[in-house]
Amino acid sequence: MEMIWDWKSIGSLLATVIFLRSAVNDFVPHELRNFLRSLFARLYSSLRPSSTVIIDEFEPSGGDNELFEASQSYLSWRCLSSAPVLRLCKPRHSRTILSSLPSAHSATDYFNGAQFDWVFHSVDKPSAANNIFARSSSSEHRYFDLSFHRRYKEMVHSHYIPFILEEAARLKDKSRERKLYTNRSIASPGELWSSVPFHHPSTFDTLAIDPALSDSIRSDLLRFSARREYYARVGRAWKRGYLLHGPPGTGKTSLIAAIANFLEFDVYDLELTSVTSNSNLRKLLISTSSKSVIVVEDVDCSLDLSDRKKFKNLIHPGSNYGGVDECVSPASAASPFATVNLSGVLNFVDGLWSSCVGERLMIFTTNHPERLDPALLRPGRMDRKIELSYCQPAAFRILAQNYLQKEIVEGCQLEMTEEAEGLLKEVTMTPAEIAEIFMGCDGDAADVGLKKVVEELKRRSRKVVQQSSNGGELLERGGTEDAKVDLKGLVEGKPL
Ligand SMILES: Nc1ncnc2c1ncn2[C@@H]1O[C@H](COP(=O)(O)OP(=O)(O)OP(=O)(O)O)[C@@H](O)[C@H]1O
Repeated sequence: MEMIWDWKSIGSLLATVIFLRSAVNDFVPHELRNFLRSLFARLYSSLRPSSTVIIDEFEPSGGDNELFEASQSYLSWRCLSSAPVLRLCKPRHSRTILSSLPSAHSATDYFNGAQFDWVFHSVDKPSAANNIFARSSSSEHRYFDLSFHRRYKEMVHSHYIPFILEEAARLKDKSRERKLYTNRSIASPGELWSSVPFHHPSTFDTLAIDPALSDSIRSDLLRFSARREYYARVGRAWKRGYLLHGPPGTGKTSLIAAIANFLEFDVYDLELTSVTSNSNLRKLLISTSSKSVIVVEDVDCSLDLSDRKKFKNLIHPGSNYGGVDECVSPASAASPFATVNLSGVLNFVDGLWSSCVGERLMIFTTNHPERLDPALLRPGRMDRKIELSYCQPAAFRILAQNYLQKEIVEGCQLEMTEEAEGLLKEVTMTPAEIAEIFMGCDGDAADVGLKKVVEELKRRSRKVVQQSSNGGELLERGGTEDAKVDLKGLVEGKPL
């Protein structure tokens, strides 16, 4: 019998459905209806071959959903190359181009032989007060649909999702772009730091310092960065202070860059004379991020952080190392408007840290350690005092190998290399001075570079002999008489 559908029969069918629906609502108990509903849902999902997981941008309480962020970076790396439509963006100052899915577009991923289909959605949020996403400031509700065959449900929860989280964390570590923050050229008064990407090529491999010192600094840094629980357990802020001291051109700045590259930390270059009050100093420090190195270069020249007792009656300011970058007097070098003082600096080194979560390394540099107040140098503030001195034979070998060719330095020119190393035991030359000579003689001219360094060392050696035969002091090592200023106590790890 042929069934004929006309408007009349459709109308009576609808009327029957409405009647049955209201009859069920009126006569079937609420519990039974719920039971039937879940029975139908289960039946429907067992007939459907695929399952879907929804990953929202925010968790119901309004906080960020880390899985959403992880999914974004995972997809960006893993399967967006297969997506038919892509959205690309390069954030300002970033080297990386970020790719993402436009709304309602999909990408496919394969994991352990299973296929996973990802669809990104971005829909306008309803403004209803009971909207669970209302706490987030965005006006969009963004989420991923992850669909897969239902037989992979277990795999998704126990393997695929953990894999996405792990990969995203790995990618984050890899792509973390270090920044150099400075308060030297603040663009607007509201801005505390201006930042640029940090690309300094110095590493522990390029640094010409005593290999034992290099190893000990590296292991100290690794130990420090792995001790989050330890610092929490003993109730100390997770920070460490280094004082780098030595003559100009011995690699203090290069060491800071090598440390930042080694730890993959951002660098905050703090110019104390641009800070107008102790409370501004505190604000600046509170606004630094974790995993950062906060640097105060030439601290003795920035402000009067001098040893209050020692300098009370000392007329001759002097220098331990001599050198060219003399600052007449620490106090007079400070800006007339600067009101940051020693107590502000000490408070910032001690006090602020408790309000910051995450590890921070604080590095002060100076050519005049004897000018600093012992309070600043005590362990707990400056945990390590590292002296970078004139080029020693072992450091010379590293420098020569880096700038010239290893085969030349340790091969046909070994004799000249050893001659230079022998001379460096008697006279001084900074790594910067030697590097400058090498810079002009790289490649084939390596032997010329070595020859020039040997000649310069011999010239200095003759000068020393001449001076001592004239009855003068041996001035070359240390540069000036002030080299005799007592530095005992400034050995590593001990306060002055
Ligand atoms: N130990 C070193 N290893 C490798 N290169 C070095 C070393 N010391 C100095 N140099 C070279 O000399 C240049 C100046 O060094 P750097 O700025 O690190 O010295 P500094 O001790 O910080 O000097 P200053 O006290 O004048 O700031 C660097 O660009 C680097 O090329």
